[in-house]
Amino acid sequence: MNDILARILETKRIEVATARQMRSEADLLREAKSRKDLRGFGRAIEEKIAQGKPGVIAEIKKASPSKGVIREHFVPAEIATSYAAHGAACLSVLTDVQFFQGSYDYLRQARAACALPVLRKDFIIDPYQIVHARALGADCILLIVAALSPADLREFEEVAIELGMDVLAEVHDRAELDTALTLRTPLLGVNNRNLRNFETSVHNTLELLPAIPEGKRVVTESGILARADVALMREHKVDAFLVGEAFMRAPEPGVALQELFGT
Ligand SMILES: O=P(O)(O)OC[C@@H](O)[C@@H](O)c1c[nH]c2ccccc12
Repeated sequence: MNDILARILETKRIEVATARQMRSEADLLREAKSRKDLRGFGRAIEEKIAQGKPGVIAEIKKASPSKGVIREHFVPAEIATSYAAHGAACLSVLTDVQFFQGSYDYLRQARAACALPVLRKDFIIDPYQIVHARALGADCILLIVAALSPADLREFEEVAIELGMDVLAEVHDRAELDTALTLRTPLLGVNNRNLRNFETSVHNTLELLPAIPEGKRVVTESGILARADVALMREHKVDAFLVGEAFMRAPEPGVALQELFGT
């Protein structure tokens, strides 16, 4: 496996090993548990949808491996405030440094700037990162099904639930979907981008839709760029969205959100 996902996962193993030497998981766990500021992530999405509005997870992302630097003027607190003022349900903040030019500080700054729940967007391969996510203030973690064994997925989900966090399980194809459906979380992200070759099509969500049972909240992720994409999804009762690039390229990200969703 010499694809990008495999390379990212390798760097994550080194990152976690180094972090563990700097600070023990037990120590981090004390800090995580002492925080009493959880914001319901799934709940915020449901509230929007109950009002007939889309549940938009607005992403704060400076760069990506497929696009390079997406946004030069990058002030996470400003972006968070703009998203919050224009109807976002939640935030997603990239914390991966090497491939997305993210940072832990960006998550802290974005969360402190508004009242929205925050997803730590990273490649989770070890429970240490989940505890760290809560210590940083994250309200939800992403579990990428392609990156983990079924046993690890279940174990990691328990770690998150134990900390009071929500879990967004991300799939790209039918086999991953079947694995994700064994998890407890109602939040099911369908990534329209193939993390192995970056090909992106919103039709990926529509293809998997018939195999997703009632009771799961489908979040369509990646490649939502135009109002036609949003309309197509809503026609098929997909009401939750994770959008990054379309907002990050705009001068005022919240205004772009409002324009894309007509909220
Ligand atoms: O910028 P876009 O095309 O709107 O995509 C956002 C989000 O879906 C994407 O950043 C993403 C989805 N899954 C991921 C996993 C890791 C890193 C990034 C991602």
